[in-house]
Amino acid sequence: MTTTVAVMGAGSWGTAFGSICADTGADVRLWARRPEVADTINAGLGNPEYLPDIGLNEALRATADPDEALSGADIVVLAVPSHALVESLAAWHALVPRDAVAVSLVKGIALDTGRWASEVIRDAWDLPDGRAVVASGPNLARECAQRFPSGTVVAGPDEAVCARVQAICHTPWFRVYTNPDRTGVEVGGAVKNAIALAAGMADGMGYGENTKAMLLTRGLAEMTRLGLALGGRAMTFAGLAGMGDLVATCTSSQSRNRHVGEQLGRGRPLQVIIDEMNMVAEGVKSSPAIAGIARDHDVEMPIVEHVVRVLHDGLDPQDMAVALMGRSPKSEFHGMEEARG
Ligand SMILES: NC(=O)C1=CN([C@@H]2O[C@H](COP(=O)(O)OP(=O)(O)OC[C@H]3O[C@@H](n4cnc5c(N)ncnc54)[C@H](OP(=O)(O)O)[C@@H]3O)[C@@H](O)[C@H]2O)C=CC1
Ligand SMILES: O=C(CO)COP(=O)(O)O
Repeated sequence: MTTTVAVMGAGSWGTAFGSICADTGADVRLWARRPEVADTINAGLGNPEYLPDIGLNEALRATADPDEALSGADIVVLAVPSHALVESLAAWHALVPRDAVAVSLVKGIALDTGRWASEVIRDAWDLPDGRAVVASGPNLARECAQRFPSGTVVAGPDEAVCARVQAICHTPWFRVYTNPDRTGVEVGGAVKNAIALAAGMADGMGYGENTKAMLLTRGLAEMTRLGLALGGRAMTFAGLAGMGDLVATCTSSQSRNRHVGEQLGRGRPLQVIIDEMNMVAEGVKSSPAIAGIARDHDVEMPIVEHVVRVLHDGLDPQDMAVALMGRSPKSEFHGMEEARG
């Protein structure tokens, strides 16, 4: 039987993910906030604003009517930025079929609540815990839409539900793995954005590959410490949603978070950089929330803390580098054994 999938959000990743699901033969309805975006997709012209010059699966249907998108959906995919999640969930609650599975593509924290997206979705829609899953990995939307070989992780506590979601997005060019560690996967997706901001700053200041490698690896240590403290599994951070996404995001010229960091590293003001962009860089808003959660759990995240100070307290990226390098010497896996409890 054909699975009906509603993808709520027609930005770069929602559109690319919807096209991937259509590649598996699923019946996909993509919800776009603006009717003209839906019309352009339905006319076979793709989504030029977010994925210029990319052809989408022609079976992908778009609509600006949330009722039309959600009606009869077996699986509902949330692909709006984290700052819009709470209000969107509330607006769509009455339209969501009772037995639907929800999949979060959101790599951030619902800012209104300071909670992870899967928890917010589960509670807003009164779902059993196992029916709120997340999909996350090194998935630069443009490359996935181009059908370049990529991999992702579908994570949730109910293996059968994860397998259902895997079935609607696993293709010969998009490999989907399952993982029971939803917390770890969600921590990975959010923290890598903050680290990508730092990696971009290093690029913008003209530092080299050693600096990038150190930031990425010490960023992984911060992600792992926080994830373990919140109940995640160590292996998750060595996987696609941890190390994999850190590598993709910290090194790619396509990453919005790395781009913002690079511009900050060149001395440009944050608001000017953001005003020039038509897409979301989740780390700008979620970094303070991540730092807050870390403090609440006594987890040290010096890179994330300094990123927050650059973004929101006017710290100069050059001074961030001096401050991070000037910290007292440590053992490499400091804080990880303790975090595991
Ligand atoms: N892009 C990527 O490569 C990847 C992104 N992600 C994650 O996916 C999530 C979605 O990001 P992405 O697709 O990249 O975002 P984009 O910035 O590309 O697009 C944002 C989308 O959300 C819509 N939107 C913006 N504000 C609101 C609002 N208040 N209410 C409803 N809809 C709104 C936009 O509509 P409009 O066009 O009308 O403004 C647009 O369709 C993020 O959490 C991101 O981190 C995960 C993996 C890869
Ligand atoms: O999550 C992503 C790649 O996996 C996209 O990263 P950016 O949001 O920084 O573009």
